[in-house]
Amino acid sequence: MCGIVGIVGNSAVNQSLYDGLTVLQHRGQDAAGIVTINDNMFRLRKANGLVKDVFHTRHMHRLQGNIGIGHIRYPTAGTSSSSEAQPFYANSPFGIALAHNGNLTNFDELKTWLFDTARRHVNTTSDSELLLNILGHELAQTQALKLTPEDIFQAVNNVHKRIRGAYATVALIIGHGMVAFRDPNGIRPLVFGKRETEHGVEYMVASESVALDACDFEFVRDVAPGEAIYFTEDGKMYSQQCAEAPTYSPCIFEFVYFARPDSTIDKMSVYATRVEMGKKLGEKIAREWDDLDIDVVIPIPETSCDIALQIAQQLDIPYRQGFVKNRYIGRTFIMPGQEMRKKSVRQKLNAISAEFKGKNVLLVDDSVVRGTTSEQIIEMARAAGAKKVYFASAAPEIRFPNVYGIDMPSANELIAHGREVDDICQLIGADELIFQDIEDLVAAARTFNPEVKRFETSVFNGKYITNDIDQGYLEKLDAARNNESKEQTDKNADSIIDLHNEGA
Ligand SMILES: O=P(O)(O)OC[C@H]1O[C@H](OP(=O)(O)OP(=O)(O)O)[C@H](O)[C@@H]1O
Ligand SMILES: NC(=O)CC[C@H](N)C(=O)O
Ligand SMILES: [Mg+2]
Repeated sequence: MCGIVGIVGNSAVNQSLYDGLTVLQHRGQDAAGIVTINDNMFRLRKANGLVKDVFHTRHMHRLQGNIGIGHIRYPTAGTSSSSEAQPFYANSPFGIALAHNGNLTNFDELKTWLFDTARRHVNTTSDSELLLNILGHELAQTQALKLTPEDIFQAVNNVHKRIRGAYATVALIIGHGMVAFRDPNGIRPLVFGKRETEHGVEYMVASESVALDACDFEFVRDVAPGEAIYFTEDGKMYSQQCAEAPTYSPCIFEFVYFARPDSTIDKMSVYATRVEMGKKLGEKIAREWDDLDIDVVIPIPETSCDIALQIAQQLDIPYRQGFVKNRYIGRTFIMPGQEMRKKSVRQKLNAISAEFKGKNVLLVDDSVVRGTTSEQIIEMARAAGAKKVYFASAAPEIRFPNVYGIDMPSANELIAHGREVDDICQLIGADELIFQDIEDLVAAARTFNPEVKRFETSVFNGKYITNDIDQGYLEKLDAARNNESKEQTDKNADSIIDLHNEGA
């Protein structure tokens, strides 16, 4: 998952973009970047690392201008090289910079078409650079020297026709302004807000509403699936539906894990959804495990805390924070390699023995993906003296790869792939294991917005809503991005000719 922000303001936007990216850091820890426009010139800083490490004072000084976009990256295509950090830049037409959250599924076809037919070259293996060039190609179709809002909406309409997959996107066009759009299924989130200043209104778009809060922008609404919003440099706003058959199908995993609890996505509060997930899982535990003697409910920090508290209340059993989280270690699931993820669990979490000694504990996590966390945490609970260790996952079994912006490319790396609950229970070393039902997970989110009829749930049921994913595609993806090949590609990534030099 990545995070994107964009601001059209009346004064310097660099600090607000930085602040917005900082509160979206949970969506990607690999790279960060900001582009602003000053005197019709792009100003860029991007590099691998966390927001706080990428932008030093000298870079902030460089990022002059009242309009800009930013990105934090969690790679799902290409390599982790700094040359694939975003935003990306293309010089034609006008000069465009683009930031993207999501993943395109017709990458190969697009790359061939772009070079052979549109005569545009991309210099990296990033799908986002393809998206930028396709937007550029479509914007170039009108020969006008100044693009009208209609020209921009027509270009986005054509982009929707060419590309498939998930994309929440924000782009700057020199001499014009900022355009933001969301794929026709609305898989990835995108919101916009405004703030009144003495010099007029300012606009901000962001992956999550928390970024608006942090920058003092008032939430206006979600960008609709398929919709494009165009903000001119001088503060006018235009919006239009640019897709032929848009349908709301937001990614359910945003609610399970990715998004911050204080965000609201498509009118559904992430926090309230997690509490509801806890309620439903608590009911299932009460139904199916009425003979189990649980002494205490313990969350696996951090994402599962709200869920576990609700389960404890539901079961009328004490809730205890038996694991202490090291606040200086980031999220482990979105780390780039399995070795690093494995090591980080121990560095990140430590047990308080008193909460485990001689007790039957129920450990709660939001999800079990590769099993990296659950396996080690159960071992830690036993080492701390637990009598029995029961384990509950607030998401169902994750059995299928993700192709829409979550880096789970390989079915074989998923602990639940091809396995039933008993086998998984044995593998992670629990005494008993229970998963949320998919119907309950969907119902938990829909409680807060029944208008959303469908969610993107492919990791649980293998149904890919863009209808373009077959076994052949998944096999190719697996071969290209499983742990081993990713390590290899990343090792070679430094030798990529970097046109966008990281600089100092
Ligand atoms: O089965 P796995 O492959 O281990 O993945 C699942 C775990 O990873 C995530 O935690 P993470 O440490 O990334 O972040 P958090 O602190 O927000 O819970 C998630 O919350 C689970 O705990
Ligand atoms: N997680 C994401 O949204 C990734 C965006 C893009 N596919 C990349 O790899 O850079
Ligand atoms: Mg976790």
